[in-house]
Amino acid sequence: MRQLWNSAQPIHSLSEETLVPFLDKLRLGDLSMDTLEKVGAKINLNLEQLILPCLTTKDAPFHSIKIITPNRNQSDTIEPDSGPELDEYYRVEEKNIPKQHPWLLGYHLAKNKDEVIVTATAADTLTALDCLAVPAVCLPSGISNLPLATMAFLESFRKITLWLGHGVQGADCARAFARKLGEKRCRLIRSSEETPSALQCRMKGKNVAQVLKTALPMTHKSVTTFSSLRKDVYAEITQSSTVAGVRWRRFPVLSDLLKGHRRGELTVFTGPTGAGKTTFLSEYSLDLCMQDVRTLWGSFEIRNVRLAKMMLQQFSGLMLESETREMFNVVADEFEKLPMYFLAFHGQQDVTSVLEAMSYAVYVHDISHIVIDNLQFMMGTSSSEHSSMDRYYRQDQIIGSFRRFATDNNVHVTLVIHPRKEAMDELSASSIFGGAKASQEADNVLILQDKRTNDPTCRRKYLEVAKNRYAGDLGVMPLEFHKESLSFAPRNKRTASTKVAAAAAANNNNKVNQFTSSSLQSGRGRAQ
Ligand SMILES: Nc1ncnc2c1ncn2[C@@H]1O[C@H](COP(=O)(O)OP(=O)(O)OP(=O)(O)O)[C@@H](O)[C@H]1O
Repeated sequence: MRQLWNSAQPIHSLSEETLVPFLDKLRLGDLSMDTLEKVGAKINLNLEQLILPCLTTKDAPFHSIKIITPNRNQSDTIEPDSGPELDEYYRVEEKNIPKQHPWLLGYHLAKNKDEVIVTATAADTLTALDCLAVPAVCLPSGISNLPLATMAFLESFRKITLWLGHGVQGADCARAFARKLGEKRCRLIRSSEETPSALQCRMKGKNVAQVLKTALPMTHKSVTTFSSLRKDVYAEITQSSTVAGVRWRRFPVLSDLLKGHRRGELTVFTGPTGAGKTTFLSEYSLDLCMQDVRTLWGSFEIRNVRLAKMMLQQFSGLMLESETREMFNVVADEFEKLPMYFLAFHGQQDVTSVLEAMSYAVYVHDISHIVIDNLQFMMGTSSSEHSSMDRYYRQDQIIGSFRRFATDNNVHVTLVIHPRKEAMDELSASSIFGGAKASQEADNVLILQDKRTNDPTCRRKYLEVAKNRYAGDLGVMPLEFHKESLSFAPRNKRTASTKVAAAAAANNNNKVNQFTSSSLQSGRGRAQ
């Protein structure tokens, strides 16, 4: 970082003729020199980098920088907010050095002020600083998460305007961040076509100060009106693919049926004992996590070490027992970068402690998907004095609390519930243990079917979508189990991370041949 910084040139040392065409390439041609000087920017013309230090005070040493460059790697472009006409803008890349840090770009200008605008990109912060009297800062990890250490910097502001852009996803994150920061002091500029991010507003010729005035207080969570729903309704209509959520890469049939994995929903998952529920859910959640869906796993039945080992195998597609230590390290280094967290519970647990740990993880790690395997571990030990009615009532209460948790925290909860003992060979939504509450409360009901075939040594497994509140489509996804990689995905979708494959290649490990060319093309979607 220091080397990059020292080899860059200060803004004042460059002529306007040099500077303006360079800034134009970054879509920042309108920026004033004054703003660039204020943030302490430097430029490396050879590397085409605009370098921005994350300062806490004007003259203090800094520990991180943000770099804006023209993006030569199209797959890393930020997803457009709206309108193909702005595609050009996204051929710009922003990165952090170091990659993870808590510092806010622009903080030294906002410190001691009453009010601040929070943006998700450095370009938006620069634009806001250029156009507005209110100071602006840029989050270290964009909309991905809001680290606790960053929240400490935002503690002193009485009024915080969250202007994160990034469409529906950005609005969801802004609501989650506002809950953490205290809704009372937060206002939201809801990303839409009329009010995208600060930079896009400027590029569209909008008056950025006027857009700031459209910021609305975060409404009370129990009271709403159509006017506050209006933009969300419009987004549902116009941005259906974003609203539909994250699609599974390994399970295209599931994606086609459910349309995607959305925040705020409850999925109830069932299947016969030993059918492979945990194995399937491990891969189902891993697939999403590899696309940056921040995941918390509550495995009460199998130990976290075993679960993580299974995930590692599914992640790499390799049977790690027969691999070298070096290969384990390559895979583990990549796996460690995933936003995957585990609840350290095992065996019977009190539901209140589980919900408390879930709240903590949502707050601290910005979790958006929680897998609970399985609900029976919160029911207490079964004893003869508990009638089945008591147990049904208890289960309904627990399901109700997970349902509320998913809605209130805008988190997707996938909850495993065992079927009734007397359930037949083919299960249905009514075979789920307990009353009808589970299937009523769930947005999705997924059943791992394990059917006998004429050949007694062979069983046919498939995943049945028995309820689908969002899209309504019901159907089945055949499952093809691959023992080495513990994968249920179709052969051509059993993918390894691009980085694992590349690192393995660099290690000159002969197992690299196991990674097919298709797996090389399908690593993680968005960079962390
Ligand atoms: N389709 C399959 N074919 C053969 N073995 C499988 C298949 N799916 C999973 N397994 C293996 O069966 C064992 C049990 O799988 P898993 O723990 O995922 O089942 P489960 O349904 O979660 O079990 P439980 O009902 O006890 O919670 C594991 O060793 C797993 O590797």
